[in-house]
Amino acid sequence: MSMEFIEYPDREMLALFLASKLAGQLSQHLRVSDGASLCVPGGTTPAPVFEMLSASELDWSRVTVMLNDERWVDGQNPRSNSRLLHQHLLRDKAQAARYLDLYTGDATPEEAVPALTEAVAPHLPITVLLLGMGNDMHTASLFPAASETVLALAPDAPPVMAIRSVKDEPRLTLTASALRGAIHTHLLITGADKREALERAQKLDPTEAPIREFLSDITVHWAE
Ligand SMILES: O=C1O[C@H](COP(=O)(O)O)[C@@H](O)[C@H](O)[C@H]1O
Repeated sequence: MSMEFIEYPDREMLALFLASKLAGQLSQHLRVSDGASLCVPGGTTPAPVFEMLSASELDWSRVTVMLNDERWVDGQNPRSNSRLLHQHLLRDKAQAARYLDLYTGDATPEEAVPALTEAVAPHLPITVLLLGMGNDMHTASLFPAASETVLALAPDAPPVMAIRSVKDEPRLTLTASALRGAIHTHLLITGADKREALERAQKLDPTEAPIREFLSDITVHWAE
């Protein structure tokens, strides 16, 4: 397992360095390919990285941006990951990117799965994958000990799945089969609790600690 762990003096330095790393990897890929895909988390952590990244000079018109996962709420809802992206990433220079919205407006995430399976497929393997992680060691919408997680971790899982076994709203997630093959993979975490959770995850099975599934060939970016 090759996991690089980078500790930053503060969150601002982290955002600066990580945004420049992600932009560099996208640009490098665009030198040899017509397009690139960038897959990012929602939640409370990534906004500062998104803001830095949105100002990066690169040919955003050839980049497709998508989320790791989405909560099944409309784009105006404060819980929407898409809303976070529109506010902090899909602006400035990154406004030119193509956005593949996982929230289709269907009444349920299950109804959206066939169309999203087709829409996501041309963007695999993901060029640059940024993952987040909750204190409970979930990543994307793959939650510990959830009934769907075993299915979503299977090598032959479809690339997207509806998730029901969470306390809040239903969700739509990219599965391990889509996330695992990324060309470049990064994990963004902040705070002592998440660092400790990551250490715990390394000793557990991915069904108990879903982030564990992605801890090979990954760069972890951490600041207090
Ligand atoms: O629910 C979610 O949580 C994780 C972690 O979020 P954070 O608030 O602890 O940063 C996030 O990676 C995922 O995309 C999101 O849907």
